[in-house]
Amino acid sequence: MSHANSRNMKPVNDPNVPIIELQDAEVIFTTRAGSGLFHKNRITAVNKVNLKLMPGQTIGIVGESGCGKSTTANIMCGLQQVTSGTVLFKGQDVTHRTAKERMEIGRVVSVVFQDPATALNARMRVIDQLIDPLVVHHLGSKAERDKRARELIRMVGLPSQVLGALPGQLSGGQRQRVAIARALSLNPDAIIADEPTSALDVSVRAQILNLLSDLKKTLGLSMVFISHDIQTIRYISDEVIVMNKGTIIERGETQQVMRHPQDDYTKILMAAAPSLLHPSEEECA
Ligand SMILES: Nc1ncnc2c1ncn2[C@@H]1O[C@H](COP(=O)(O)OP(=O)(O)OP(=O)(O)O)[C@@H](O)[C@H]1O
Repeated sequence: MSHANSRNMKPVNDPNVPIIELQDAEVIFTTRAGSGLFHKNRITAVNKVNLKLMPGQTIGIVGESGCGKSTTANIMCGLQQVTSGTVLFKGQDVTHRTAKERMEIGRVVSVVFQDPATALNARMRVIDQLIDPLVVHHLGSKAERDKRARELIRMVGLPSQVLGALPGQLSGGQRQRVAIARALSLNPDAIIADEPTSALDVSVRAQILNLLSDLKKTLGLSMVFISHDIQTIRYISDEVIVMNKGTIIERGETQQVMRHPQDDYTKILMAAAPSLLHPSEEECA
C-alpha cells in the first residue's frame, strides 16, 4: 500500500525543511458579547507566533488554560485557519488553502486529543475506526487495510482481540492506545498530541507517555506535545515553548529552560512543579 505516491501535499522529505512552520501566526476569535446584537468581543487566542517543527523533533507547548496552546496546535494540523500570518507545510505556503485542502495536511500530521472517549466513535468497532482513515483516503484493498489494522494494534501494545471490541468495552488507557493507533494509520510524519494523558487515570498516564515516546523513536515521528503540566513536557520534549495570553514568552532546549528559566511566568510554572528537579540537578542549577 503506497502512501507516498498519493500524498499530493507531501513534497519532499528534506531533513532541513520544517514539517510545519508558523510565521507571525495570529488567530482572533470574535464572539457575541451579552445579549446585544452588535456587541462583539475579540479574543486574540494566538498572537504573532513563530515556530518550526523540524523532522524528528518533539516540541512541547506549555502554559495555563486559555493561553492558546490548542489553537496553535489546530493551526499546525490544518484544523484552524489563521487570521493573519503564514503557515508553511514542508516549505509550501498553505495559509490560504481551502478547508478541504488543509485537511490533506491531516494525512501527514495526525492529532491525538485529550479525551479518547470523544475522539472515537462509540458505535464503531475498533477495526473499523482504524481502517476508516484509509477508506476516506481510498488507500489499500480490504485485505491490506485489515493487515494494517492488525499492525497498528500491535504497535500500540494491544492484543488483536481488541479489534472486534467497541470503545465502551475498553479501559480509558486502552481507548487512548486505539486513538493513537488511528492517528498512525496514514503513516504520518508528525503527531500533534493535545493533552493526551490529562483525561486518564494517573496510573496509566506514564504508560501512554512511554508509548508515545517509543513510537516517536521507532517511527522517526515529529511531535508537538501540548500540556499544562511542565513535568510531562520535560519528559518528552526536545524543545519547550512557554505560552501566556496567546504569546510565546520563552522557548529553548527543554533541559536548559527548565534549569534556567528566564521569564517570570516560566519561573512561576516551575515553582508550581517543584518535584521536577532531582536533588542533584538542584545543586547544579
Ligand atoms: N472557537 C472559539 N471561539 C471563541 N473563542 C475561542 C475559541 N477557541 C478558543 N477560544 C478562546 O481562545 C483562547 C485560547 O484558547 P485555547 O483553547 O487555544 O487555549 P488552551 O491553552 O489550549 O486552553 P486549554 O488548556 O483550556 O485547552 C481562550 O480564551 C479561549 O476561550
